[in-house]
Amino acid sequence: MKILLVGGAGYIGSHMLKMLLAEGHQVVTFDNLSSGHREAILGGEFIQGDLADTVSLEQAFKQHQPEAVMHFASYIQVGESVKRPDIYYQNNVANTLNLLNVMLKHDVKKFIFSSTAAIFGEPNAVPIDELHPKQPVNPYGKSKWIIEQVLADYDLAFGLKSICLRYFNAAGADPEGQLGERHDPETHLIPLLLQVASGRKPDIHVFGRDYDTDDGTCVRDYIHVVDLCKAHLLALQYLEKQQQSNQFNLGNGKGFSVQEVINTVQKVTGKPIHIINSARRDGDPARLIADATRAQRELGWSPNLSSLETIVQHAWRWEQRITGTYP
Ligand SMILES: NC(=O)c1ccc[n+]([C@@H]2O[C@H](COP(=O)([O-])OP(=O)(O)OC[C@H]3O[C@@H](n4cnc5c(N)ncnc54)[C@H](O)[C@@H]3O)[C@@H](O)[C@H]2O)c1
Ligand SMILES: O=c1ccn([C@@H]2O[C@H](COP(=O)(O)OP(=O)(O)O[C@H]3O[C@H](CO)[C@H](O)[C@H](O)[C@H]3O)[C@@H](O)[C@H]2O)c(=O)[nH]1
Repeated sequence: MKILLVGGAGYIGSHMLKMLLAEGHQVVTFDNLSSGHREAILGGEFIQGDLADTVSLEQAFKQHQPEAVMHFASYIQVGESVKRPDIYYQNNVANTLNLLNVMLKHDVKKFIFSSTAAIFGEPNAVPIDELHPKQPVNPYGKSKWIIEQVLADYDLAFGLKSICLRYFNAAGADPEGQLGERHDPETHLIPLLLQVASGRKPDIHVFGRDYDTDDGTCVRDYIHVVDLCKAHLLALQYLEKQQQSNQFNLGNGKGFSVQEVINTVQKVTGKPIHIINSARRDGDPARLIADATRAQRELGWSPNLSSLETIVQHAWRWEQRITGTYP
């Protein structure tokens, strides 16, 4: 298939590109490199363009005539979204509308959207299935939930078929060591811990030890980036065969506390991690765990790299590569 991969220079998008190329798809990456990296684009064609620029988007559709679009481009930091809702709604909502409207103009009606567990807000109970109420508590989560609702309306009105994939905590790196997470600033727990292990950072702040969990630290469902990308391939097949829209929660269904992640990082790297106990971070739910039964049943998806140790090993190899310390 010919696929337009929007945000393909970023962390998850670049792993997706590698997998799509390996599966024999033709891929055009569209990315403004605001947080992505040119060298993470391992093949296919590349257009450096911004979703705000409809002329450049139009040109991409005219020239390449994609059959489907995968949309990874957005701003992703929860805390920043609270301080700058303007730029979050602009990039995650308005710019996504640009993309959808250009798709309609070119009669492209298959869309895969990177959504998030943040649409559920503070969960009523875990594990969280697709029917759990959507009550996002920050502009980041709200921006994604707005687009999910737009997509439902675009299906009804225009027959645009979409799959919303709600990732829990994306983690890990390319098992072959070519790609990994490289956000600037980095805010995610596992890469930050590995920066401490490699000596790039002196310590890690643990945000809260007074949560109602076994050891008092927050529990998250860490899902390997390669397993997430596999779900996208299955979602493409689903759109082709079923020709209907759907939404899937993607996680391992198993939660690890911040302290358990720290212990695993110490075990995998053999390095001590200096901890500073800090106050809770605003808007962090105590527990986020996915119920991915629907993805298993309807997409035939099951994660293969679900062990936290494997996730940390792959991310550690990447940290060693970028710091030039990989043996
Ligand atoms: N990383 C996670 O744990 C996680 C969890 C849930 C959902 N998601 C979603 O997955 C998607 C990918 O996340 P990521 O961690 O790879 O982020 P990322 O920042 O690494 O990648 C986003 C990419 O989009 C590009 N981009 C942003 N705005 C753009 C614009 N206006 N025009 C063109 N390109 C633009 C950036 O340059 C970057 O390459 C995001 O939509 C995010 O909300 C991520
Ligand atoms: O320096 C740090 C960084 C994180 N944490 C803790 O580690 C856990 C994981 O935090 P991350 O920042 O790695 O991930 P989040 O759970 O906050 O958020 C991620 O998953 C969400 C969905 O669950 C959203 O999609 C969001 O974009 C994505 O970054 C949280 O309890 C957080 O408080 C720390 O203690 N110290």
